[in-house]
Order: sequence, then structure tokens, then C-alpha cells
Amino acid sequence: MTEIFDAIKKSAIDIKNLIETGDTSKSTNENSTGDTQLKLDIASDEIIEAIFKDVSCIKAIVSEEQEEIISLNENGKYLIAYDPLDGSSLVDVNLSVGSIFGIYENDFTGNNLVAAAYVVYGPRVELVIATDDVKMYRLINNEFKFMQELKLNEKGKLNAPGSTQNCWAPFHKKMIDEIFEDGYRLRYSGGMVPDLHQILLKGGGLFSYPGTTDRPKGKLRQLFEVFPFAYIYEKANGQAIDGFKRALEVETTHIHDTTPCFFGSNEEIKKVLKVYKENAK
Ligand SMILES: O=P(O)(O)OC[C@H]1O[C@](O)(COP(=O)(O)O)[C@@H](O)[C@@H]1O
Ligand SMILES: [Mg+2]
Ligand SMILES: [Mg+2]
Repeated sequence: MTEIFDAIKKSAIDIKNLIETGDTSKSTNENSTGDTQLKLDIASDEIIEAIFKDVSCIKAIVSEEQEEIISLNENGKYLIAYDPLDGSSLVDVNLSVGSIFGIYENDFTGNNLVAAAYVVYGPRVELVIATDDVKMYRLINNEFKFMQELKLNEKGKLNAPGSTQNCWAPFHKKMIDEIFEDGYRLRYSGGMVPDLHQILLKGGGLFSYPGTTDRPKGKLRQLFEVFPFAYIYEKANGQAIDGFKRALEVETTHIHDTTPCFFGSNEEIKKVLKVYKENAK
């Protein structure tokens, strides 16, 4: 697995340089979820694919920006699903963005994840890797240096409520209001990677991207966004659910499937489970 983490580190340095100098305009393509791809999305995807192609333990890869699974090495052990540049439209307004990786064995399903990682491209470039524990590294002089282990507290102070508010179920709105009434502070940039990174580093809170009237199955993709962060939050002593059960138990019928999702420390997730059990059909 070390070769995979080394490949992720290499791609992170190339993508950091691309973000600083690359063309942020739109391409003429749409990805499988119907988003217009930015030239940066495509170039980041090409960087990662080219680097992963040289890693012999990788059997196959699939990217948020590609239609199909790509086979790499017949004798490889691992499958990797990745979002090369999450939140790419935020580059234009100079907010933080990220890359997300889920490493699987056998099949692309939540319960087959064996490791996950993400990179945050912000004022600093940081890499978080979860295997049995969750470790954070920072890019200093072109090398990733270990900084700290990440663990969530039982209860946090931050609330990151995603999606279009006028499409929320009334009980979801009431739950979010109550969390604010409990003293939580709003922290939402619109980039899943920096928003979840902030909650992890500040000890806890809740990030939610629920099902809504316009998108009953949410927006965030299971393989490329939800499963890797679910794995990371669980290994950091937190939880990730779809409202009713562990996010990692959500069934995948298509590689680009989305799911409602909630990530947080134990107290906040307990509240979401209670509210959703009482209210949702
Ligand atoms: O603007 P919204 O609806 O709150 O969505 C924000 C979410 O969409 C994302 O940008 C994902 O979309 P992309 O992969 O297309 O960038 C997440 O990073 C973020 O949490
Ligand atoms: Mg994304
Ligand atoms: Mg993306």
C-alpha cells in the first residue's frame, strides 16, 4: 500500500502546481453526473491516472471524471476510486479544494474499503491517510512531513449544513436550527474536503448533505466522496451515516451513485439518527 500513498503524494504536488498555474475555464464536456467539467478537473484526472498506471499493486481505477472502470494490472490487489479535484469551481474564487481517494479490495463497495486518503489544497497542502488510524501530513519543501494523528471528540462545536435550503424537509430544517440553538457555529465553504478537514482538526461537529426535494439521493457520490470520508471519520472515532445506517453499508448499484450523508462526532450523529428515525418515511 506504501506505493499507493507515494503515488498520491506525487500527484498532489503536480495538482498543487496545476491549481496555481492552470486554466480554470470550462471544457465542453460533461461528466457522468452531468456537471460541466473544468479543464482543471480533466487535467487533474490525467495526472492521477498517469501516476497510478506505474503502480503494479493497482488492479483498476475509477474516477469521478470518467464513465467506466479502467483496468491497470491484472495481478494488482487494489482498486482505487477517486475524485481528482473536488470543489473545482472554488479555485476561481481562491477557496480551498481537494482530491479524495478510496482504496478497495475485491469490489467497489463500502464494506470493501481498506484505506482512504484526501489532499487539501489551501494556504498549505495537507494529506490525510486513514488505515487503522488517521494521520495528517503537510507538504513542506516538496515533502510530506507527519504532523499529527487526528481524533474526533465525542461532541464538537461546528455545523456545516450543505445543499439547497429551500429544498430541505421541514424536520431537517428544524434539526439544523436546533443544532445552532445549541451554540454550534456555521462553518461551510462549499468544498467538502476543507469543510470535513476543518471539523476533523477542530475536534468535531456535523457536516450534512441530505436528500432534498430536488435531489432525493443527495449530491455527493458514494465511491468518490462519501465512502472515503466515511472510512476516515470512523477511524477517527467519529461516524458517517445516510440518516439511518452507516454510510459504508449503503448499497452501490452504479459507480456514480450518490447518497444523502452526515459525518460527525458521536453526539451529533446520535441526534441525526434520532431525528431521522422519528420523522422520515
Ligand atoms: O453547493 P452545494 O450544493 O452545497 O454543494 C457543495 C458540495 O459539492 C461539492 O463541491 C462536490 O461537487 P464537485 O465534485 O462537482 O466539485 C462538494 O465539495 C461540496 O460539499
Ligand atoms: Mg467531487
Ligand atoms: Mg470533482
